[in-house]
Amino acid sequence: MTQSITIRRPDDWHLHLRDGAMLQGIAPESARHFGRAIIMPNLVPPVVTGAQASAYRERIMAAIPEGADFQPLMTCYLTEDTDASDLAQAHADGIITAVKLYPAGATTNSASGVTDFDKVRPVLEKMAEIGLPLCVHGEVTDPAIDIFDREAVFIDRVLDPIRKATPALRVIMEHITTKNGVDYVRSGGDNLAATITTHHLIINRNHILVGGIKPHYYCLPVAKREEHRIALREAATSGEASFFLGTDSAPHADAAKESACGCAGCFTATNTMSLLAHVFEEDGTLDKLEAFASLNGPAFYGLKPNDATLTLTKQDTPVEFADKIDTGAGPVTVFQPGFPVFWAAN
Ligand SMILES: NC(=O)N[C@@H](CC(=O)O)C(=O)O
Ligand SMILES: [Zn+2]
Ligand SMILES: [Zn+2]
Repeated sequence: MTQSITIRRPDDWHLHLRDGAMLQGIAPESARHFGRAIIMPNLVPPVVTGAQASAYRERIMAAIPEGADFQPLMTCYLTEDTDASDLAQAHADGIITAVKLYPAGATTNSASGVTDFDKVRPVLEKMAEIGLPLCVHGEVTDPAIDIFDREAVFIDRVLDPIRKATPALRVIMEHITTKNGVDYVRSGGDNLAATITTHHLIINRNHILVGGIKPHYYCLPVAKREEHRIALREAATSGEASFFLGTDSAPHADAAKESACGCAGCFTATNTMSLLAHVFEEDGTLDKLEAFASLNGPAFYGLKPNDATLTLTKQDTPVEFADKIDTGAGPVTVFQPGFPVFWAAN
């Protein structure tokens, strides 16, 4: 008997669409299965103002195939010079859905991020007052802190103090990679949630490093030990309201990944829903996939789930995905999980 599951059309609560030729090439990959996505603002230069977010939204809409059921939800990149009244106006006008905090230097294109967190306190207070959520890349940049500890230390040093100072601020810890992150979100009450990526449910740090370095598995925060992957799997498949899908699909042209100093980012937009069906089936939790991919995210953001649906069907033979997406900015390698996947999405 054919196994299949129909869920509300999913959303991606953390997505990099880039700009120009890369945007043109990869936007259709997300528009195929997802209804909405939170669009990360780490362009060069970053999307800082409401006007820039509005202009970027237009460029994205122009790259979405005709007739696709896809809505970009825009964000502004928080800097130490961000104007709180500009954000409030962009929020009131329906231009932005959230604001993104990057610690300066933590990840790809984060040089304009925040160094002194006290400097953004008035902006965070305004956001709390008007109900504008903060998405956080949760890693410290202190060179003395080991890269595998940077998320856990960020929670203690930066995130917890911010949340204690501004308890009404709604915060999404983006792409959590540790049991520490899972535990912190569980203890954080209704104003705290986390996105979890597809790839962090599948790989641990051995996948990156054992048997030769695998640049296409390198992303930030970097995948951790197996015990952390297990904790993320358990959180994602639990159905709990505070955990939802943010793929962090982050395309870089192959030349920039397969390099002596390779960029961070895994590109999963193409096969995420098939991979998630595999993961949730493996854990005996297919009935929780809709909560993770389609219900918990909109609920946290105060939005309705999508009306449309997506059906995932288990096939007798493995689904064949493109190895690469050809873009005008060069080929982008699609994340390969390292095992056959039988779930087709349509
Ligand atoms: N996740 C990554 O490894 N890379 C992201 C940035 C980010 O989300 O931190 C990118 O923009 O390439
Ligand atoms: Zn990030
Ligand atoms: Zn990201």
